[in-house]
Amino acid sequence: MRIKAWSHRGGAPDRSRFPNLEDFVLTPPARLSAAIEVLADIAERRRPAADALKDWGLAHRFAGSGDRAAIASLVYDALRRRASAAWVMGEDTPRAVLIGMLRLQHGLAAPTIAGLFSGERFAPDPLTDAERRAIAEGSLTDAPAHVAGDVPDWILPSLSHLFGDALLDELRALGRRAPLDIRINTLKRDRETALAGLTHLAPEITPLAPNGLRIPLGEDGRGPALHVEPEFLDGWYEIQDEGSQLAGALSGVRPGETVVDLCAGGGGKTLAIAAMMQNRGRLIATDDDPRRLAPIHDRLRRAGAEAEIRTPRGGRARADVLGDLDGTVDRVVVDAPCTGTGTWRRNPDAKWRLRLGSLSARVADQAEVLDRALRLVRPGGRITYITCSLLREENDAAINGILARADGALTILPAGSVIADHAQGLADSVRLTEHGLQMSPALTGTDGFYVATLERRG
Ligand SMILES: C[S@@+](CC[C@H](N)C(=O)[O-])C[C@H]1O[C@@H](n2cnc3c(N)ncnc32)[C@H](O)[C@@H]1O
Repeated sequence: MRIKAWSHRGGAPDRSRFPNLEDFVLTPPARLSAAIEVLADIAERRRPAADALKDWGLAHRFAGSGDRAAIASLVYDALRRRASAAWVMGEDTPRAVLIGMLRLQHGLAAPTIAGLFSGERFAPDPLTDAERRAIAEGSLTDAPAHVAGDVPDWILPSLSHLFGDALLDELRALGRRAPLDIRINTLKRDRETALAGLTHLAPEITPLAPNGLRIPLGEDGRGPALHVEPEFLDGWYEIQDEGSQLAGALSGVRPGETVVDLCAGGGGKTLAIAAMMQNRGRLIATDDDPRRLAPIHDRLRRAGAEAEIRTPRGGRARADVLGDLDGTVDRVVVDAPCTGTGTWRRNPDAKWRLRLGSLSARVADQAEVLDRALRLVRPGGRITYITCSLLREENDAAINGILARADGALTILPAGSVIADHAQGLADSVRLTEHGLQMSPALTGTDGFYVATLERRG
């Protein structure tokens, strides 16, 4: 069903005559119809949720930002609970998944859902008898773990290996909405000053990261538009998950060092590292993909942060932009390309698009970047290997690979001592693995970052 009209007296308004557009918000049932339409588009065309939502917005320009945010929240919540909602409803159509999600994730009872699915005007069709029965009686008691935990079945063995008895609690936490965290840029403000200057956002101090603040979200799970806030534009802070902040802190970089950020992307870690270095020393940032590096220049400028950006040029035949640094670098930060399984709270559609083939491709990329880091690091220098993945294949197994290939040139620094030196807040809550540490939504309340530290023998 396409939404063509308004909750306000029928036809579409002439916006210039109605400055108060709040009068024209879609009704909750109309938003549900829109969410079903977007979910169908995602399923039929196998496309990312963000693209489908954007297209819906373009095709329904009358919808205001509040409508679009609410529809996006419904869509993302439905994707978070896709498998369990379908199980409870006994079918996996977009409509069934949305209804099941309203019951499981939003805790709505059958009469409330029936009131929304009234079939009137722009509301979805009324509930069938089978749907009413499923809402009232459907249960996850007999559901297999991958269904109850809303993850693809093939990934379960790797997650079970990591989480053991805590598997279901962890998967449930991975299915909830993520908080909105910012990292205060200590090149401009300390956390206390920033806290006092940002009271209009009602921030709270993050439990673990030393420079983090958490901004409360609205009912629909959306936060304020921080990127237009004057303090943001003035470089006081960056939006960064607490886990990502902690991963940066665990690199333990110090002012005066020579540091390479090998997979800098848009620069999230680069900015954090520049602040840790207090702009003293040499920070070189690069990425295999020049397009990903593009935003870094503006971000550095806004933050008052200094880094040398080396952009690869010349397509496949391009030269190594770091050749002059081989064997000289104090710290190499490898924020490796990965499946992103640790960020499924934020990107719930990514979990249903992940294939075994893309895991294999990321594992190959990880070996490549670790090999490059090994050539860069000086004797006595360190490599900090970071992923936002929960999969052993991309974490401890990648470290086993580089240890073997380095043939005795690298040793592992025990994660416990790295935590004690650089992120004491993590000591009581984080999971230690064979070679590193693993954060997770249930245990540390963060995205699922993995960090391991390697040292080159002198
Ligand atoms: C996890 S993202 C980096 C995120 C970024 N550090 C941040 O904090 O915003 C991983 C990056 O690795 C890059 N990458 C993939 N293969 C690479 C390679 N062989 N060498 C360098 N970078 C690579 C990708 O382009 C991607 O930008």
